[in-house]
Amino acid sequence: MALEAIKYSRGELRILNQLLLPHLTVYEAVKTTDDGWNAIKAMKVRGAPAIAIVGCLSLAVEITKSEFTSVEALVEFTRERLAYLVTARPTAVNMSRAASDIGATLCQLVARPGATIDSVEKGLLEAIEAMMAKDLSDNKSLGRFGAEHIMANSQKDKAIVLTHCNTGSLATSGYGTALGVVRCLHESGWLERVYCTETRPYNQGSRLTAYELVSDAIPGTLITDSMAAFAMKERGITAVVVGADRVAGNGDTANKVGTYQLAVAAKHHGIPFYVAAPSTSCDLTLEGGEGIVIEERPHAELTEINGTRVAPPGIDVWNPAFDVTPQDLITGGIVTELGVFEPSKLKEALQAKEK
Ligand SMILES: CSC[C@H]1O[C@H](OP(=O)(O)O)[C@H](O)[C@@H]1O
Repeated sequence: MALEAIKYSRGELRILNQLLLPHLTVYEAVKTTDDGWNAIKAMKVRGAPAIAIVGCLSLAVEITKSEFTSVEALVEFTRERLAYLVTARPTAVNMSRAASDIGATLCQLVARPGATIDSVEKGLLEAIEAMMAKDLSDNKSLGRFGAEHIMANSQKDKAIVLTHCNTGSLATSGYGTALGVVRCLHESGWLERVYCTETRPYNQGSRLTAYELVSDAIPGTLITDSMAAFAMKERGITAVVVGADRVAGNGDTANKVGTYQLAVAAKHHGIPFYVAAPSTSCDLTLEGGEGIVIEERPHAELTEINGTRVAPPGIDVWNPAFDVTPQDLITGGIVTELGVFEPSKLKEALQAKEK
């Protein structure tokens, strides 16, 4: 595994500042939910699962360091802080899902006969830590399901994969989602090469995915976003595998901006297009992708590079951090820790899991 994005022990949380990678490896302390919110907003830590993990663990750290005068004060604090953390980056579902799960656990803890501040606090910390640990343990099976599906549906004995953004240890603090599929292909001897797009404007691909590939000695080639369709035409790509920030009930998927055009190009070239996402990134409350809020980020992310202005003052900017790929373009399937599903079958499969 390339790098540990998040280091946690009860009462202490440190995050790897991904804005400084690959040049500097700097861990920063997160002591409060305000620190957590700011780190997520600034994208010091990013990636749907990692956002939820840092957000929730920042709450656990702040609770550990705080004194509460009553159970009601602890409940009010927890609910208000969870609602605040969800506002940092609205597109990925993981933080809002985790907030709702923690809220439900809190209700159960308070309802227990003889509940005290200590018993509720202890139960809350244990639940948050268990939830965050579980979220990391599923990814290996996701990687395996994806790798096996790609090989079972390919005429080639080795895969050449194209991926977008960063979906590895730095996005999940685990094996990775789309990059977990790549890791499993590589470990199984089934990977010829992976092409990673630089993923403007934050450059998750050139700064983070390339870093993970080099660290793990996985054969990778960096391309610009604008080269992707030509690579599909010229470089024998056998599958496109990307991550997800929020998958709607019909399989429409919000992911890093640029994903939609990769899906269109893959369709044109007859290349299977996969979305790799844990079930915690799926939002069955949404019928389709039109309901997904797309975060828009600061103009400076486009007009400046490393603090140097590259675009003339006065030019307008549109900087959506994500786009939505309609389910009919996800031709390979949606890879989860439960298996690979056609988009239309996803909701049924996940509801069966919840029973
Ligand atoms: C495994 S989640 C990775 C997901 O998150 C990325 O967005 P960001 O770097 O802005 O948090 C991108 O959409 C990835 O697919």
